[in-house]
Amino acid sequence: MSTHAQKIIILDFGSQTTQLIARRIREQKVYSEIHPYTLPLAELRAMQPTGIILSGSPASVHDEDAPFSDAGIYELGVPVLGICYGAQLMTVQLGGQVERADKQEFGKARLTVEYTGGLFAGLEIAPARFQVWMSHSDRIKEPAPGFAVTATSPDSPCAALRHLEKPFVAIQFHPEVVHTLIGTDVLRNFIFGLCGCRPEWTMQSFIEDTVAEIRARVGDDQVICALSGGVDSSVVAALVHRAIGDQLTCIYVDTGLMRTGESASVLRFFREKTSLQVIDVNGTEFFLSSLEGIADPEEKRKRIGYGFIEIFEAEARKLANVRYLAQGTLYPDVIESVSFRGKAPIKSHHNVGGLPERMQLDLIEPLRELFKDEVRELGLELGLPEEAIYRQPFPGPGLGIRIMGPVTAQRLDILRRADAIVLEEMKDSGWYRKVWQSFAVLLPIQTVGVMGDSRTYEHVIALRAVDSRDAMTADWSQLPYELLGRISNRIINEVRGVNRVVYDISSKPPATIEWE
Ligand SMILES: Nc1ncnc2c1ncn2[C@@H]1O[C@H](COP(=O)(O)OP(=O)(O)OP(=O)(O)O)[C@@H](O)[C@H]1O
Ligand SMILES: O=c1[nH]c(=O)c2[nH+]cn([C@@H]3O[C@H](COP(=O)(O)O)[C@@H](O)[C@H]3O)c2[nH]1
Ligand SMILES: NC(=O)CC[C@H](N)C(=O)O
Ligand SMILES: [Mg+2]
Repeated sequence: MSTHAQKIIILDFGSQTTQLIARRIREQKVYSEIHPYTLPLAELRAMQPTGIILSGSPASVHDEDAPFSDAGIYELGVPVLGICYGAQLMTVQLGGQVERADKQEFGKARLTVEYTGGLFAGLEIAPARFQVWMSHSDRIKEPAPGFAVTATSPDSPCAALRHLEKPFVAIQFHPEVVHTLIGTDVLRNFIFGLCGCRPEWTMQSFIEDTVAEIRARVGDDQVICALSGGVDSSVVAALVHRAIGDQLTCIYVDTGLMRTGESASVLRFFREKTSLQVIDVNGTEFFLSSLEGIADPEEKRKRIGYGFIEIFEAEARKLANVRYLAQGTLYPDVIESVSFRGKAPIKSHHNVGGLPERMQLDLIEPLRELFKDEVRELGLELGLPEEAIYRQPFPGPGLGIRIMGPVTAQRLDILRRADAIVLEEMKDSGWYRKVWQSFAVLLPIQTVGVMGDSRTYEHVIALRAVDSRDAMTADWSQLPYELLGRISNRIINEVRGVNRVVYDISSKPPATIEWE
């Protein structure tokens, strides 16, 4: 379906760093997409990949249910790079042997390169030693027929391999992580050297390709776009509008879980500053009644996700010929929501894992492969104003997943007031744009305090502020004490029902950014 002229397809076997491979490649201006290793061969062929990468995996090729991709990929006439598990898989599929290593390698290792062409072209001086990053307990014992060893490490005699006639290469180390100092060179040698890609993928070409793709797919049908006022959906709306103009209608839902003044300001912005057609739906009662008494985070997420779709489908029926729903789904939304081979998903993002199984509308999700910083770049390229681009992310389930325990109108009111203070102080102090997100969370407990010489027994607000590049990992922000003090002071004084404020100093992992 994709029309990107040249592309590297990454087959994902469940490695934690798969997404980094894609972004390292896109940083080299070559388009790259990740697909599950189960992608049928016919679909892979139809995508006309310029190169294929097999990712790492927590699995071993010797596991009873080891994830194996179709061995037909080696018949496509396309270069293939195996990374870690991918290298072991390629070895086994093509007739070599993999064994459990005596010594595992985790972390830094010295790589001795014995061949200066292929993946190691341009690295000069052979044999040369380089720092790479390893994470494995199996190793390649016997290369598959036709392969030669191109590098070794103290514990991996076959740390890199190349096929002598075909464009197949395999490496035991991870070129996608920053600790592999030659990682970028190795990936560049694969995509430019072996695959013959040209560095032509830019945000401008992404826009052109995506616009053409949407136009071809939609034809004369109508599209609705779920528009929240956030960065992702604003960019999607702008892209789809560029493709099909008036065939697009945007729908903003006030879930009743929005922040103070949010709905009014979002609607004002789109109606006054853009030529998008925006319908607004008040779903407050609908969502609050469906959440009544619900405390389980996944249950809340699912109910909100289904609620959104119910509303979109009802609105679609009121308009004629609507076949598609466009959404601002990004890669991190997808990765957390899907389960890898039976493991429970981390959490169901309302727009992915929280979708009902049977949907009447087909999805248009042009940002599904991208990360937030890439989307921001895209938004600037599309001419969206900075105030829309540099907004902090706000999750679709909104304050619903920042109130621990059941959501009630009274708790929403407390959280809204606290959140407004956080936002105001972050903006006034110039910290709003320095952090990834900053917000208040309402805890389901009460604590004892003393106000005006009287005992109080009231709610606790937790502050959360994190630094992140793509929401996949995050660290708590080192906000100045003075700012924290001011926020705490104002919340306790101004928000009735709160007598204590705490600051969350957990990173992701092991915590997540949102509390539910
Ligand atoms: N209140 C809403 N009304 C309509 N659509 C919504 C609403 N909230 C979320 N969505 C849809 O769900 C998608 C995912 O939400 P998400 O919060 O990840 O993205 P966003 O709101 O567009 O951007 P940001 O991450 O900056 O908040 C949105 O892109 C949008 O399509
Ligand atoms: O639109 C959304 N729908 C959701 O269901 C959802 N859950 C989390 N988030 C946002 O995703 C990023 C990562 O959040 P977590 O570390 O909590 O998983 C953070 O930026 C969160 O705000 C969501 N966004
Ligand atoms: N990081 C990986 O891909 C590891 C592959 C395999 N699980 C091993 O331990 O060798
Ligand atoms: Mg949002």
